Amino acid sequence: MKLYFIVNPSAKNGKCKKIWNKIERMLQQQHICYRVVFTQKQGDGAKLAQQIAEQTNEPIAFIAVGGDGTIHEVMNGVAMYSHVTTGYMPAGTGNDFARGIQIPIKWSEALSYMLSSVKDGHVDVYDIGTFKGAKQGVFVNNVGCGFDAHISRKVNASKWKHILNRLYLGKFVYMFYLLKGLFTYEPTAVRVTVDQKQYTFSNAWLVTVANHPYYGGGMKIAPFAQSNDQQFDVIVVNDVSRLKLLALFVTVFWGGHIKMKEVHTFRGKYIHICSNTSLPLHADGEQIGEGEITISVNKQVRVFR
Ligand SMILES: Nc1ncnc2c1ncn2[C@@H]1O[C@H](COP(=O)(O)OP(=O)(O)OP(=O)(O)O)[C@@H](O)[C@H]1O
Repeated sequence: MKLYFIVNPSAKNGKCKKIWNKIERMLQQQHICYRVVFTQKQGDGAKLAQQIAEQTNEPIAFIAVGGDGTIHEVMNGVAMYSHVTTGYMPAGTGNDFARGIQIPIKWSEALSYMLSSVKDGHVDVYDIGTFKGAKQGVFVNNVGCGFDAHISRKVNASKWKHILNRLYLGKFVYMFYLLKGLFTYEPTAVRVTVDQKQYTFSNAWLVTVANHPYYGGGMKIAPFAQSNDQQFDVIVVNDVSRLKLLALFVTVFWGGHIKMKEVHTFRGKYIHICSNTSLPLHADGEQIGEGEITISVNKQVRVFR
């Protein structure tokens, strides 16, 4: 099986390039035969992976090296090809996909794990979802509407982000917009349809559709979600005071928020979310525009585990 690494050198504020150099040394020491391609800008992960997959019908292994945005892109490039199996080396900021497929978060441990999975052909099936809205594609972790998408949009548009990222202080930009959003974001009425049942929320802060428990770098937003049950968990935070929302952002680290009366959970295969206002949206932390969105369980893909 041909082994390709698709590396996003900019992930983890540029540290991924250094991690890759170490990975490469280990691959060479172990005489592993591989090819590597580097992404140069947003969108390259999908394009490069698809171009390589289209060149052959022979089995190929792609290992995405980077963060959740990188595996999101690679999966968008190759999810439709049955001769492709995908793996992941966590070298980004959040790395929730690694938690989702239960592989080590530390890159050196993840490398040994991935290499033995590729060698032994240890493959599992994994649900992925399709989203259709202002943009369309597939996601591996979650799709979010509302407050969280608003914060990540603000962070990405911030001129401070690149400066502070270079100083390894990127988290402060996120904290700043999170706190600002807690006091300024206006919750909105949303209608959520889960497998033909309709629910209305008058003051929704966020709606998250999750394929596995983890979100935002280890928060357990959907503690009971399973990535191979052909269903998604839907979490709605509605009618919560700003102070309690702050508490929610603490309890979510161990999944305790689920007990709050303001947190509503559902499970289903087909989810439609709409609002009278333009809800900001993200898929796996990548901006996918705003407005209404339809999400469905797409199919199962093969991943190295
Ligand atoms: N060479 C590049 N230069 C700048 N951006 C890139 C490059 N290659 C890919 N990208 C974009 O970088 C973004 C962030 O990548 P990724 O999500 O993998 O890292 P991260 O944000 O550090 O990690 P995480 O999403 O796990 O928090 C993605 O939107 C991706 O499209």
